Amino acid sequence: MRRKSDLSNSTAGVHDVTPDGQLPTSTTESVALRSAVAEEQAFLDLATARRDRLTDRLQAELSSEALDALEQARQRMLRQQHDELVRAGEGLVFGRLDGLDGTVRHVGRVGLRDDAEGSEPLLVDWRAPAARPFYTATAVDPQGQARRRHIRTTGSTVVGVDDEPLDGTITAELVGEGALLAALDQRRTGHMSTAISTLQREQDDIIRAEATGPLIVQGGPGTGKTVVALHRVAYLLFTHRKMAEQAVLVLGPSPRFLQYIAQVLPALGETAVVSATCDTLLNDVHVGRDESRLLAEIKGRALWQPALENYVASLLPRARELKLRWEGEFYLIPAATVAQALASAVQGRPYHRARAAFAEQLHHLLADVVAEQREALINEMEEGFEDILARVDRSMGHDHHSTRTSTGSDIDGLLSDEETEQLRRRIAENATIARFIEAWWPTLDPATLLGDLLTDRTLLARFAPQLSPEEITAVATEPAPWAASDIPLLDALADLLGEVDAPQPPGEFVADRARRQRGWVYGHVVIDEAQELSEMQWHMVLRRCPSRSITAVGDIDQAEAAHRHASWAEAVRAVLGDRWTAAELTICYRTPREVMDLTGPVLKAAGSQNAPPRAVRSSGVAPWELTVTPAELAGAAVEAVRQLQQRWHGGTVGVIAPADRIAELLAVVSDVPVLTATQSKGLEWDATLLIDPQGIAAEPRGWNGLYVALTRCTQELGQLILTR
Ligand SMILES: Nc1ncnc2c1ncn2[C@@H]1O[C@H](COP(=O)(O)OP(=O)(O)OP(=O)(O)O)[C@@H](O)[C@H]1O
Repeated sequence: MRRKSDLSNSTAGVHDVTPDGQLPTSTTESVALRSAVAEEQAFLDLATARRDRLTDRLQAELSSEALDALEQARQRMLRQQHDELVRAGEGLVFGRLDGLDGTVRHVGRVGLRDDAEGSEPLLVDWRAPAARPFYTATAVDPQGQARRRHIRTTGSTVVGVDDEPLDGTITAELVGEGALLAALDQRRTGHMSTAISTLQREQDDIIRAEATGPLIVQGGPGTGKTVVALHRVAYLLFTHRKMAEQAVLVLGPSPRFLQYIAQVLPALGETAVVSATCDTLLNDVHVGRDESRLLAEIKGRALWQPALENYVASLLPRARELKLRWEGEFYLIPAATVAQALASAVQGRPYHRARAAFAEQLHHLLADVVAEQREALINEMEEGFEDILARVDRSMGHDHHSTRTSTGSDIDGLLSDEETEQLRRRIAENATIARFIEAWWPTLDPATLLGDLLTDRTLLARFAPQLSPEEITAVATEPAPWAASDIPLLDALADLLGEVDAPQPPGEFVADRARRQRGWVYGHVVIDEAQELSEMQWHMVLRRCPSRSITAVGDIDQAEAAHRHASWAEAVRAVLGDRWTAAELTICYRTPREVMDLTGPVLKAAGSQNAPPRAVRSSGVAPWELTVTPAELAGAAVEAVRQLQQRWHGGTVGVIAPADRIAELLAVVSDVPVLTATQSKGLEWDATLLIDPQGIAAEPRGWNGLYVALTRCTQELGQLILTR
């Protein structure tokens, strides 16, 4: 029998094969189990055969000669369906719901229909509404279900089933406890895996929540925030097909973290996703240096948004009389007319877009002025000519009006509409006019502009008057390459300036197109470790998702960034106001109780009023400490890593140390990651070796960092304490 969780008072049927792969024999339970496993094996075989047939059919369609004729969108859809079916091989079927009315529904990685058209689905997709009771039905609210069954498989073999009656005989806080604990106990591979078969009620509620506005999910370490965020993406893309056309942006804290989660969404069949960190969102800008916490905090403040808006507005040309040369003649556009055109061109448009709108108006204005002057000139010439004619006529005794026939624009000087349009077009294509506009309203680039602003104290004082003289000096004396806090400022400027008419090449996949275009508007944005975002980084997110369909997950108690806020309300007030919804995750799935017990005092020392989340399980391994001198540290670390690797063979080990010890440790420990507390955010290993915890606590926001570091292991925690 499997170990029970610390939260459970359930006696749900948990059935398993013995370690040698045999079913237990002789008890009544084993007979029932054998029959349940055999039944589910038969269903799995049926579903697998159906999946194989569908995969083959799609493969044939995709590789047939008819492929060329298939329009691109259909091709993409078929390919996606095909890939999703191929990936669904492992864990195809993982659940079953037996309704009070006798209906049986199997839940799986993808939806499958029977061959007969219009028949009930053979397998219900985990994201479909019909699968919901699998995650949320309880004895109190059974949602029409009599029993929930978790089916555990290895490859194409059913190895166990866990049954939960929903008739009130059992009250369990966890859903599918046996399967959940089995998943949590597994050795870690260094890559996050999907959790569709064991999602818990509070997680499912968030995954399926409305996506119409910002949703902020607070959860302590290991409560499944990342799990929820990624499964929510898969759910939303499945449920709102339109979202897939716009793609979803997933923002994580570090490239290492993105690597760690990289396999989850493809495994769930989702490709319309772009993942990035705030530092890598701009394709052509790279962070070139670390920066002080002081500067990171100053430049993360929301004040920069209006400061940059005013800065760019100050660069717009001022209205004045414009003197334009056209075909050897000078023409004047009066200042009042220019002012009017300028005002209508600017209204809410980015700088370069406003220029394009103004240029279009100017072409019209110039064409009109040229046409008017030409008309006036011809009229003048005509009047002079008529005087002469009249004199000649009089001397000859003729009435000149009766002898002249005047038709068409050539005679009265008026240009037809078509001629005026031709003239406008020639003006619009004229290089001299284009040069004139460029000189008066120059093309600007964000990097030069930001460089100019940040190094000029006068400009800083003018546009960011909230900064103190000391803060202005700190900003103005920063060295050259861009730091992380410059990225949101560059992004804000790029947005205020707008593109200079560069058409983007089409791409096959929506994610490729989205990745290439800075101004891409995403259908949804997911932010992990959102507590680390500065106000300016939040602005960066909103720019990419004006609909505010955003899910932000994080733990305010793990915040280490310089701009750390004490609450979510404080963290997002400047950007979201109070227009956001809160949700909470309360159970820790990762870290065993033995380790979580150590975190209370650390959290308190970090200044938090909160309690750590409740651990769902114990690992049975007591955390240990070893005190060493600085001279012994390297050797002790090597030995501790060796022992942990041996104990957790086939799993993973990670080392976390103060920033100033990393280089020394990397010189001796080479085959496991050696990271600072900040770098370890979001990651986990079977065993963690913490080096010099006091050293970590002494770093800026060090107690928060230590809280992060302590909670990275799934099984064992070892600490090397330094004598000082
Ligand atoms: N319902 C679940 N079923 C199986 N495993 C789960 C479930 N929920 C969480 N886990 C596992 O628990 C661990 C922690 O989850 P996750 O990384 O999402 O937590 P987190 O809240 O983002 O943690 P942190 O903030 O500390 O980085 C992971 O190994 C994850 O796979």
